Amino acid sequence: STFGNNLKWEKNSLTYRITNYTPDMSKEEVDESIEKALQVWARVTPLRFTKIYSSTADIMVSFGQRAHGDYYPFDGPDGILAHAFAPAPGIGGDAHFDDDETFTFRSNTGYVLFMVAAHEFGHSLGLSHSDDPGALMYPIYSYRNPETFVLPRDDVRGIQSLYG
Ligand SMILES: O=C1CC=C(NS(=O)(=O)c2ccc(-c3ccccc3)cc2)CC1=O
Ligand SMILES: [Ca+2]
Ligand SMILES: [Zn+2]
Ligand SMILES: [Zn+2]
Repeated sequence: STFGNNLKWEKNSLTYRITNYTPDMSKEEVDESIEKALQVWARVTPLRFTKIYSSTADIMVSFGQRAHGDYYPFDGPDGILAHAFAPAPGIGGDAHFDDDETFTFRSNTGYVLFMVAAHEFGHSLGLSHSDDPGALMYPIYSYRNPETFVLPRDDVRGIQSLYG
């Protein structure tokens, strides 16, 4: 499937760029949520992420509504929250967030951007969904405190099978 077909990046140094922002949170809160979500994966792999502010990054991060430039239009409030593309040139690795959702920084009302982004970046790195309900890559959103979040063992096993 588009959201995870065991492709992987053939390099450990990846770039990312946040191309636009949601009005739900401050710019700083979005920056921090995205950075921390990438660190979740960097901590257990040789992967390193560098933020760039112009031209094309490996992982382009954007917020959009309904039709937003690819063949996977979003669906308004609820339903699909975001999607990301498996490692590949061009749109590969990119993560899109449905701006008809309410994303939050820390509170558990609305979807915590850090959590959704950490899940989506799993796809950006080549992971598919897990059937372990405790896994980050489980297909159902669950709130976990970003301050104390530790990547579950199933996800560590998955990412290290690609980039160990
Ligand atoms: O592979 C897919 C296709 C379907 C998706 N559904 S979603 O946007 O509603 C979604 C569901 C759960 C999450 C999630 C799961 C675990 C932790 C955090 C978020 C993120 C997005 C999103 C997704 O990543
Ligand atoms: Ca939606
Ligand atoms: Zn998209
Ligand atoms: Zn997913």
